Amino acid sequence: MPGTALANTNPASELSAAVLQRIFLQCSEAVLITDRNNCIVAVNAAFSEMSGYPAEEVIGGNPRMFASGRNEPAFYASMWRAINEQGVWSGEIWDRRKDGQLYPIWLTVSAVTDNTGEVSNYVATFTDIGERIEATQQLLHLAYHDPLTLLPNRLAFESQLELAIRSCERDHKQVALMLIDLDHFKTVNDTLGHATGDELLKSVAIRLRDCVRASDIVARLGGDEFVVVLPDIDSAMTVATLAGKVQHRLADHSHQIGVHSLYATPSIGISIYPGDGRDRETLLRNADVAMYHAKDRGRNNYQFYASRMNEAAGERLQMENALRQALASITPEHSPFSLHFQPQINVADGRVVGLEALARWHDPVLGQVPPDRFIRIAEDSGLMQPLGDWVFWETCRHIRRFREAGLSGLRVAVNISAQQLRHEALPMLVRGVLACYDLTPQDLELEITESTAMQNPDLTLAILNQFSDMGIVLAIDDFGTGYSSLAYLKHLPIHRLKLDRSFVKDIETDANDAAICSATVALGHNLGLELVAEGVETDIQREFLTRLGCDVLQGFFYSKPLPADQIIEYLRHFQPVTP
Ligand SMILES: Nc1nc2c(ncn2[C@@H]2O[C@H](COP(=O)(O)O[C@H]3[C@@H](O)[C@H](n4cnc5c(=O)[nH]c(N)nc54)O[C@@H]3COP(=O)(O)O)[C@@H](O)[C@H]2O)c(=O)[nH]1
Repeated sequence: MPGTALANTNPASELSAAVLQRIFLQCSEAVLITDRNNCIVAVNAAFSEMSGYPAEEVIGGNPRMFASGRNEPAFYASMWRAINEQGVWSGEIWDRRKDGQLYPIWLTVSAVTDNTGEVSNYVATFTDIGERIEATQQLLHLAYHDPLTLLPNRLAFESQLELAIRSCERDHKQVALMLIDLDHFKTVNDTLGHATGDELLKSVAIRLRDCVRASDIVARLGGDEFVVVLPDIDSAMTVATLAGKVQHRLADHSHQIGVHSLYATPSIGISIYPGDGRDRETLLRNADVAMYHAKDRGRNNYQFYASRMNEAAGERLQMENALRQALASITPEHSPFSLHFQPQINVADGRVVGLEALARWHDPVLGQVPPDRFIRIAEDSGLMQPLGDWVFWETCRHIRRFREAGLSGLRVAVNISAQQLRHEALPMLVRGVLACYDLTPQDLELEITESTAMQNPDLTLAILNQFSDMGIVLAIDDFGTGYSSLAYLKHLPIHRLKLDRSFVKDIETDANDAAICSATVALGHNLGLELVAEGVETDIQREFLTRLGCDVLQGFFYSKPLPADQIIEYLRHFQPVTP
C-alpha cells in the first residue's frame, strides 16, 4: 500500500502540516473541505479553476451554492443518507460554475471522524466529466446512427422496433413496418458516382422524415433501404395512406443534386404486427417479401404482406434460376429464346412500314413464359444485358433474312431496357452488329419506355444522341404511363411516340381515354414527332385513331406478333388497308 511505504520511510507523524497543505493545494483533483456543519473551510486551486470561484468567495459558505437545480431534493437526501450511514458516497452530479454554466462532475464525499468517532469534517473530491460524457455520447450516437443521413441505423431500428412491439403487445395494439427500397438506385451510383448517390440518399432521408410524425421511427438499414415504423396504428387504411404519401413525396418532384435532377421512386413492402409476425425478424422478413412483390409489380408502388407471397417469392427464384440457365445454354444452333414480329401499318397508304421484334422464351419445365414476366426478372437480376444483346443479334440476323426473302423497306424496332441503357458501350455494340449483317442504321428502330427515359437523364441523353447521330429512329414506348417530364423529353432526340395500349383499349367507351389519345397526338405532332398507336384490336379503334391523326397503327387487328417464318408469309400476302 502506498500509505505503508510512505509510513516506512517517512512516518506519518513526521508529515508536517506544511507538506499536507502542499499536497492538498497541488492535488490535480478539485478538493473541498467542510466542517461538521457543512460549512466550507478549505478549497484547493483545482477547485477554483474548475468552478471559477476563488477560495475567499466560498469559504464560510455552504456547498449548496453550487447546486445546478438539475438534481432533485430526493437525490441529495439519498446522498447524505449514504454519507452518514457508510461514511462515503460517489456518483455523477451536476454543478453550476460561477459564470452560471452547468457541468457534470464525478463527486466523492467522505465523512472524516475525530478521535472520539464523531464527524469532524466532510471532504469532497471531484473531477469534471463533461468531456468524457460528450465523448461517450458521440460514441453512442455513432453506434446508433447512420453517419450519412443522420437517421437511426439498423441497430437503433431493431431496438426501437422491439420496444414498439413490446408496448403494443401490452396494450393490444398494432405496429406497422414499412420497408422502402429506392428503384434503380444502383444506376445513379454506377453512372453518376457515389458522391451523387450519397446526396440523393440524404435528400430522400429528409423527405421521408418530413412525411411522418415525430413519434414514428425512420431509419436507414443500409444502401438504399429505409424503414419506417408506425407504432400504434388504428387500421391498415392509415398505413396505406401514409405509404401513398411517402411514394408521392419521394417521386412527385425531382431531387436537385448538383447539376442533376434525379427522380427517386420507392418500392414499399408493409407488414403489420401482430398479424404478419409477432417478432422483429418475422416482421422484417415479411416486409421484405412484400417489398419484392412491389418491385415485381412494376416498382413505384406499395404492397401489404400476404402469406401467399412467400410462395410467389419461391416461384420467382425458380424462374430466375431457369432464366440464368437458359441464357447460359444459348449456342449458335440452339436457343430457348426466339423472336416474334408484329407489323406496324402506315395509316396514309395502309402498307406495312415496320415490325416490332418481341422476345419469347420457352422453358422445358415452366413452359412458355410471358415476356412481361421474364423481362422484369431479367431486369431485376442483372440478366437483361445478355438477353438484350441476344435480341439485337437475332433481330439483325432476321432483318438480313427478310431482305434475302425479298422483303424490303421494313424497319424493325427493338425494345431497349433500362439496364442496357446504362452501358456506354451500347452504341458500339449496335454499330458492330449492324456491320456484321451488312445493315444500315435506317434498318433499325430502338424503343425505350417513358420510365426508362426518365431514369438516368444525362447518360440516356448522351447514348440516345449517339444513336440519333448514327441515323437510327428512336421511339418512346408506352407513352402516357410513366412519370415523365415533358421539359426533359423534349430534349431527347426522339422521332416517335408510341401511345400506350391501355389508352387505346377503351377509346370508344371512355371519354377520358379518348381525350388522352387526342391530346397525345396533338402534343406529339406539335413536337414534330410521329404518332404510333399500340394495341389496336378493332376496326372502330382503327377508325377512331385514324381520325385523331395517328400516323402508324399496331395491334391484333392487323396481326398478333408472329414467328419469323409466319411474318414472312404474312407480309407476302398482306393487302394494304386504306382508311
Ligand atoms: N426490353 C425488352 N422488352 C421486351 C422484349 N420483348 C418483349 N418485351 C416487352 O415485354 C412486354 C410484353 O411483350 P409481349 O407480351 O410481347 O406483348 C407485346 C404485344 O404482344 C402486345 N400487343 C400488341 N398488340 C396488342 C393488342 O392489340 N392487344 C393486346 N392485348 N396486346 C397487344 O403488346 C406488347 C408490345 O408492347 P410494346 O413493347 O410496349 O410495344 C412488352 O412491354 C414488351 O415491350 C425485348 O426483347 N426486350
